[in-house]
Amino acid sequence: MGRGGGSLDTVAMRVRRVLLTRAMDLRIVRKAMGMGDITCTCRGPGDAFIQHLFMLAFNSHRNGTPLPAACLQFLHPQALSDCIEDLCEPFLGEAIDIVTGIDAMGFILGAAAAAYLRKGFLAVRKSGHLCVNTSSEPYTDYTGKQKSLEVRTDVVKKGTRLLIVDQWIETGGTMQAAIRLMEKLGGIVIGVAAICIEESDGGKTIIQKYKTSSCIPKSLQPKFNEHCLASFHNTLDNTLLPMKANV
Ligand SMILES: O=P(O)(O)OC[C@H]1O[C@H](OP(=O)(O)OP(=O)(O)O)[C@H](O)[C@@H]1O
Ligand SMILES: Nc1ncnc2[nH]cnc12
Repeated sequence: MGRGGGSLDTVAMRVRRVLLTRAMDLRIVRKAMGMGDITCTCRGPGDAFIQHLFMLAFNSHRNGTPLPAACLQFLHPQALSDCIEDLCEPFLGEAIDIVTGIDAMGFILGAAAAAYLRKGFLAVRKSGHLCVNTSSEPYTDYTGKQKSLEVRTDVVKKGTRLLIVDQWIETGGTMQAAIRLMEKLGGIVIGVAAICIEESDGGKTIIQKYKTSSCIPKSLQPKFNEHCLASFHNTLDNTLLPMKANV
């Protein structure tokens, strides 16, 4: 990849170098990513993560369809903690025994959410990794491939109250499999949290049946549902977000 190219590794390394050596300022991060300057003018309650959405990086590993990845937010200490705040805040008053995260990106958010809520963390893995007794659940996700999730059988008991965390819900196949797995073991799903819950049939079913949290403001949800994400940073204006982009 040449200079100024879009390799995620290259961008992430640039951002990381900047973050480590200079003040933690969003304008600096955006410049380091070659995305111009940005000024955050205000921030409302429950909107912690909005100011970091521009850091969703696009990669084209799905036949050219942009798939946003939250890796850059995870590199930024304020973005990560704002993300976790948005995901956990709605559940602060709920009695939760364990936070569960789905392999692989859900491990990062799930473990951070567990620490935020001062709970333990249970990993739900893609099949084939655990060397203890497991229960498994087949599913199909946005790739159309048949997959299977797996969890150890000795943690979730009848009545265990769970918050399930993943990075993203697109068709809902993965999250619905995790829910089935937990409920099969007797668990009670108190809530479902993901950076984005697309309003697909599966996503809507989850939203209707369970208490959910996400980081996407209502006004931007249609863009995420329609995967109009390549143009996403052009939408960062005063009509949609409490910030002004000088790009
Ligand atoms: O709603 P669905 O259509 O089921 O898709 C959502 C799942 O896909 C993504 O993970 P992916 O399997 O790509 O892997 P990763 O977490 O390892 O990046 C995402 O983080 C969810 O787990
Ligand atoms: N990280 C992600 N971003 C967008 N769509 C997805 N579908 C599954 N994972 C996704």
